[in-house]
Amino acid sequence: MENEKGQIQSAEIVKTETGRQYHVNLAPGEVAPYIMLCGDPARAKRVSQLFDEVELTRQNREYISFTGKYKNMPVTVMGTGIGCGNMEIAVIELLQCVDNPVIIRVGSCGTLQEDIELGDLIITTGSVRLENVSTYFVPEGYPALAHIDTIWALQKACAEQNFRHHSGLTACSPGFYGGQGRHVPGFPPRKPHLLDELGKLKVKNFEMETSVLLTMSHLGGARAGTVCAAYANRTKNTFISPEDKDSAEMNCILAGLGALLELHKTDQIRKEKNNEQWYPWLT
Ligand SMILES: O=P(O)(O)O[C@H]1O[C@H](CO)[C@@H](O)[C@H]1O
Ligand SMILES: O=c1cc[nH]c(=O)[nH]1
Repeated sequence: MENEKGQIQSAEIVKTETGRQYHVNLAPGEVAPYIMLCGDPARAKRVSQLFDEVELTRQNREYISFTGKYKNMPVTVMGTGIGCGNMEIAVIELLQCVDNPVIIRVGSCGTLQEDIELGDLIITTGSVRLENVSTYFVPEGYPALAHIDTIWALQKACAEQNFRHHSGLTACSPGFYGGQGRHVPGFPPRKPHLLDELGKLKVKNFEMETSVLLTMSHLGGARAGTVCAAYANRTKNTFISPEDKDSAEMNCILAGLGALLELHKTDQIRKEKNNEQWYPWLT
């Protein structure tokens, strides 16, 4: 069906009357190939304040994005809001605007391991798909893996900046309360042993978007990874203080930006050498 401007309207890939993606309000040419995602829109703004320059700002609903340069790297940061439904929309619509980007999620989480301190960073190597959004694209048993480039780059960025960090499995939950086995009076979780069970299975943390980010990115040709700051320690029933939260968030942002810079450099070397199989960790 054509609208008054002669544009074809589709109910499959929905666009605004200005030709932008329906929810994220962005079009091809408006998204950089190095992307940072975070749940909290205020965090996206905080990231953009570290940029050398911001060329484009867009907002629609909870999706806010800033595109510009960070240390000469073209970068977009987007706040996605909370949850897997939001992440599904973010990844699909971003991938209508840019081909084969690197996407790093910079988030917060609750840790399931006693030895992980509040404020420590956790780099996801793979994600337990507790949610069901990804099941509409891939079958049960299909792995949600972080791209090896992002794991390596995040580990390097954390090590170089002396951030206490851990690498391992992340459980991606469909909720903050029941989905993470929280006991709130009046709302007993149906899976009260989830925390113990996943902890014994050596899962490091709970958050709410990563398995969708990783599966959808894998399908769509993006290299994706996640780093989260531990705001809660669920085994000790502790939660981070506001001051520590502020510095943990900044460390997480700097780890994510450092990793994106590292991958920007890696991609340039691969291009110069015309060799996609040049691995920085082998040099
Ligand atoms: O801090 P963000 O990136 O929002 O991440 C975590 O925090 C939110 C819950 O408080 C969820 O989105 C969870 O994944
Ligand atoms: O416990 C927590 C803390 C932050 N984000 C989560 O998803 N869970």
